[in-house]
Amino acid sequence: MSSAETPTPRGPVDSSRVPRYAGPATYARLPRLDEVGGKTDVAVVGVPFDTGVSYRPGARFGGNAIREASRLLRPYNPAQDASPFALAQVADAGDIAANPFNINEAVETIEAAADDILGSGARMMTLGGDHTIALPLLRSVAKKHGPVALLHFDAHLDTWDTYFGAEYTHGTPFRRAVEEGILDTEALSHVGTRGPLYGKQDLTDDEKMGFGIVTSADVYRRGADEVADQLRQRIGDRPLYISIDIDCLDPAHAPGTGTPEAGGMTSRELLEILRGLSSCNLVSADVVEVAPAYDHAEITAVAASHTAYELTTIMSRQIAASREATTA
Ligand SMILES: N=C(N)NCCCC(=O)O
Ligand SMILES: [Zn+2]
Ligand SMILES: [Zn+2]
Repeated sequence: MSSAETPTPRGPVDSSRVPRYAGPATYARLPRLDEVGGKTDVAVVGVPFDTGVSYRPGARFGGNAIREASRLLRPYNPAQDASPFALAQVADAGDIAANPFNINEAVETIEAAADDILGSGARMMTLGGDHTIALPLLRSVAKKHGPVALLHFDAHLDTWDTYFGAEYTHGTPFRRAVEEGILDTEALSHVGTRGPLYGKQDLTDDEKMGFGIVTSADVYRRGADEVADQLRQRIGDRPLYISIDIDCLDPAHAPGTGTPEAGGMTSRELLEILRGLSSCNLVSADVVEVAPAYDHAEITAVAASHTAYELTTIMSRQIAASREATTA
């Protein structure tokens, strides 16, 4: 598309004219999808689903908590020197209505909805929901791009086999994804891993699937820049999916989550690692496991809203750069 045909993106509500706390919350006060003619470059999508959790429920309310906490985001991101909502159209596409009483049906619904969104040419910035939802999202992404590189920020491996005989849970999405061949096993990384496991075999199994691990202690010892450099080298120019379980952060930085583990990353470390990945080919991403009932003063929801902001900034920069490359 030539630049003459590219419409100017419609940005957030102007907070110097309409107080930021007024009106219903969309992500970052961006327009709804229907307000931009049903077409967008990046679709922010909620998935209010938490039937897959093994401990505290409540992540079904995460997406809306992140939207509420995102009212204070501003349009220019100095850390990536970009105005993400001016470089590309970013819009709030509302929620996917997933059946809370039938996990298998919910997984199908989420995949079909993602097919529609990705089929329209948009990249997805999904707000969970529990981590179960990463599987149908990855299935849909792989239909479009083939097996993708995965960067998984989490206290947990989420490569366990089954819980109570159930295949689709928040502790199992990435084992299913590897089994289904939808991940590029040359470029799989967990970041922020820590805490007790069921046995050493968990790590052996995970390694066999192809995952490399950067623990939260590694991040602390080596620092965000070095970790980002190493991840960037592993990912190269492969299509990349980033899945961020907010429990990758220490409970001090993210108390509002279902399976908290001590000794996690700071929100500063997470944001800095993401900024270090700004040149990666990020095709879609999710931020999951925000459970507002356990949150205090929106600590977790604010961290999640800023996390999604860095991710949408990476996507918008790339959309703008590839547009420029095709019109040059
Ligand atoms: N994906 C998250 N947040 N947690 C997985 C924990 C699974 C377990 O209870 O062993
Ligand atoms: Zn987790
Ligand atoms: Zn997880």
